[in-house]
Amino acid sequence: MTIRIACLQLDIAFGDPQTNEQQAETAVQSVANEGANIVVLPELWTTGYDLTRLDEIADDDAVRAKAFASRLAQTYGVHFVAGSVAKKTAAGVTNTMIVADRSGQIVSEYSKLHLFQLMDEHLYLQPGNEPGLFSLSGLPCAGVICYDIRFPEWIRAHALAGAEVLFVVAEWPLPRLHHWRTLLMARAIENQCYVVACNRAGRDPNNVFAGHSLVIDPWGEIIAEADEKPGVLLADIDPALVKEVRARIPVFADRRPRDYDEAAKKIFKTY
Ligand SMILES: NC(=O)CCC(=O)C(=O)O
Repeated sequence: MTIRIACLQLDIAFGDPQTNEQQAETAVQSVANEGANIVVLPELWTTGYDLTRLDEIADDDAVRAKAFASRLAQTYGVHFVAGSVAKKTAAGVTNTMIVADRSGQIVSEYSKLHLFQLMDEHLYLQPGNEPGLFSLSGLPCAGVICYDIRFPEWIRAHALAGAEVLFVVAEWPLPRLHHWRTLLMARAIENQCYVVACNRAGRDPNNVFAGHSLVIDPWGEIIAEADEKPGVLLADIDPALVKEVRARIPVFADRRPRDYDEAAKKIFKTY
């Protein structure tokens, strides 16, 4: 059975949650009409990287984002990987991904673990410390945020826990488009999972963004790729392919974690 994915590659209005909510709702409605089963938004899609104004525009406990995700999921009958938002908590602001299933229930709130210093995240945000696992109609999924894809051990941990589809929400700048495409393909190949990556388009005062949202199958083949402009990327995925690829090259069964540990001990002894 195939599942239709829609990545909403929006050009985000800087520091303007209301405008962003309006354009997101219009886009969700339109892809629902095209038969989308799972809809994905980019990273920090309500505020963009307007980090100096987070006091004013971050979402208290992500209440507003969760209500939005839940309402749209129910109204349009889609599972909704509703990107990430700046979430205000007692311990500071986090960059948090919200996922609602099509009944409107919030099934995941993952806060970005690796903060990206090149875009000043470490000055304004707090890292999360929980995994990004969730399930949509029985399909085991994981969600991570942008810079997280540079940390293969973090993605591997989610694959080892059973994730078959990895959702990546991002604001990835154009100068590193080559890294974006290569890292996403590597994560799909090494973990033998689907990778669904939704980037933003457009520019903000500091960056031009790459777009190029991607859907990659567990064999590492790109099955759909957007260009740099704002738009919607639609792709049909077949979860049965994950089991097929994992059976053909049994990477998970062939892992040697005890040997890795022993070798690591030896290395630390030497140096
Ligand atoms: N928003 C981000 O985490 C950007 C990460 C990035 O650009 C990178 O090169 O890594």
